[in-house]
Amino acid sequence: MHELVLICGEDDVETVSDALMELDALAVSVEDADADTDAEKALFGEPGMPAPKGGWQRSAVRALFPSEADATECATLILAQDWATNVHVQTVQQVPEQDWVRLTQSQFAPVEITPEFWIVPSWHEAPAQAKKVMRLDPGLAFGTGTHPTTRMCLRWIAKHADLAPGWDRVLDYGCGSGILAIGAALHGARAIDAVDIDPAAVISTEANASANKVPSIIKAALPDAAQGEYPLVLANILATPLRLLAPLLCAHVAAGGHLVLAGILERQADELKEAYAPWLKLEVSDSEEGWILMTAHRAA
Ligand SMILES: C[S@@+](CC[C@H](N)C(=O)[O-])C[C@H]1O[C@@H](n2cnc3c(N)ncnc32)[C@H](O)[C@@H]1O
Repeated sequence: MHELVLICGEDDVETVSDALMELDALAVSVEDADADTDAEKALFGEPGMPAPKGGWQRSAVRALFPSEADATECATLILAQDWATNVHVQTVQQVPEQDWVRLTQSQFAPVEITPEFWIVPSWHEAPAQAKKVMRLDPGLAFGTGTHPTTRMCLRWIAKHADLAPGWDRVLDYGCGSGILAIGAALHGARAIDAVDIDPAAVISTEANASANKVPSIIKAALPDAAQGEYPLVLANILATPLRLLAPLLCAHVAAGGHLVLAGILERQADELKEAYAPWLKLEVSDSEEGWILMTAHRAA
């Protein structure tokens, strides 16, 4: 295998990446060309949202080719394009054959939610102390347990498992991989509506519910399937959609029920409290890495 590394500005990254794929690169990836130098600039974005800035100042676009001749020919063709005046070749070098599957898998380790409750990829042994284990592999939909917002929701479910006898219906609004729905099912919820605007999330939730042997408890569907009142409503989305969804989500919380919201940054606490105030009193009940969990209880 040979790797061609091209350096370009953020405006050219997409064109360069597309051109490399057109020219039969086996794989293309983009990195910060200034990583670990004084010129490095951080990009911050909320989960599921694009980063505020399109890309790094200087990107290293890496493309894999079967041979050195293929990589060199591709570089020559790209540099000959009229749009490529600011594109430079950094290297064409041999790279060792890798076990790509093993490399990807090694990046996803078991995640501890509480000492007894773990999220474990299918290729890992569950830790000895884990009494409850959710099997979940990275897929197209958000939610592998590695993000603080997901972890806080799961921790809330685990800590409130004594309420599960009352969870005859649970709503997971914005279910992604179905991770919260499965978490609720593993802690004793008896029927869960897991809904998402993304059809890929619905498919992913169905597959993950089956892998965790709870397919009969979880009904995955588009948001219209959320009907009536639920003793537990979970929504890990983002502050802006959560603000807009306030009347809808509050209407789904049964008397005596709980609302659990995540995807909110610390500085967004007040605007969320205000948005929900006509219906429910939100409080901050957990925080991790700048993200907060906000919850409310409707009087019985
Ligand atoms: C941050 S992910 C959370 C996934 C999972 N529940 C978790 O906790 O890891 C947010 C999910 O909400 C979905 N979503 C965003 N806006 C939505 C809306 N207005 N209605 C329903 N789902 C929405 C997205 O498609 C995405 O799957």
